[in-house]
Amino acid sequence: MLIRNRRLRTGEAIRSLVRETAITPNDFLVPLFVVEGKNVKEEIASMPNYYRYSLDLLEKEVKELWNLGLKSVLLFVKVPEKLKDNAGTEALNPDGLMQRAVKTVKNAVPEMLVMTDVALDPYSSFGHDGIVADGKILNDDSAAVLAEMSLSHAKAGADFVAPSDMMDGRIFEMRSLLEDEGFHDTGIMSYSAKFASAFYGPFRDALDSAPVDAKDIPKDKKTYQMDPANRDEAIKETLMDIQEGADIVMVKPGLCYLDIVRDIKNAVNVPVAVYQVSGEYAMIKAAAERGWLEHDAVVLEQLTAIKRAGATLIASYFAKDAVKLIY
Ligand SMILES: NCC(=O)CCC(=O)O
Ligand SMILES: [Mg+2]
Repeated sequence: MLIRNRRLRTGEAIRSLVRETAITPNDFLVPLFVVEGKNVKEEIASMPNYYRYSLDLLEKEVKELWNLGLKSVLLFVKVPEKLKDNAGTEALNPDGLMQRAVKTVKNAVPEMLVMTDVALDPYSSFGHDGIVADGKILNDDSAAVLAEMSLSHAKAGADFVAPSDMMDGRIFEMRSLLEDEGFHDTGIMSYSAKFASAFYGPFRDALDSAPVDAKDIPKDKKTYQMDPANRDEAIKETLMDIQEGADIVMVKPGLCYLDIVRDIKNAVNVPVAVYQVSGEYAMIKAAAERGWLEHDAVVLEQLTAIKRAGATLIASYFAKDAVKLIY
């Protein structure tokens, strides 16, 4: 035998020397959940060790992230029930929770990159990402509100807006409005290939944003999010968003869609984000709690696999755990 592959695996020094993929703090975008109130740090029931923060504690949290080398956050807000409607009215409030959260982060750590979630579901009395009428989600009317929402976030100081809604043409609407209003440097990270996944359950608990069960309200998001069975369509969606002005594209969820991540990585020349979603987080936490999986090893293995598949950056609830494990 002349070729012995195991020579490159004989010890940690040689293994690390020839390792093809490394995860670093630069890879992460940290999702943060924000609530109204003071001194609130609420654990999310289906996401052990993950919290919703009021603005005062958000400030503390982002300082801690920065000190760990985590330089980018993605903000989500839990909107009080009484402010929800079918038009996204509160989403455009210049003094709304998201707009204040952006300012809070920028005040606490000015260099922190702030991305904001753009979709109506946290603001929707029906739990949908767009406006509902006659049992349907209105595409163009929703895209118009989402563009206004992006502008509002940009005015509050967001560096990037991150539309997670999957309406057609919304990147064009957003980019056009941002350009018209002079926000040339506000970036767009598009959730370009977002699948109608069953792995979002814990997130909907976190924000209380699941579709409501009522007459004439679509019970799921399958008319706008993608069919998990489709690969070619993911490429089409992604290429269209790039043409419409997306700076960063995204595949979501992560683990079940790594084949799509690799295809997209090979097809595009913009950064590819991957969202390791709440259900992926919850599965690891639950199995580790029972002693069925080794938490830290599984976390690092999954994150490494996501990066190996082609992710330029990873939105992950494990970001803090991961950077502590790497160093
Ligand atoms: N726009 C964000 C989601 O839809 C869900 C994310 C998650 O499940 O972590
Ligand atoms: Mg699309």
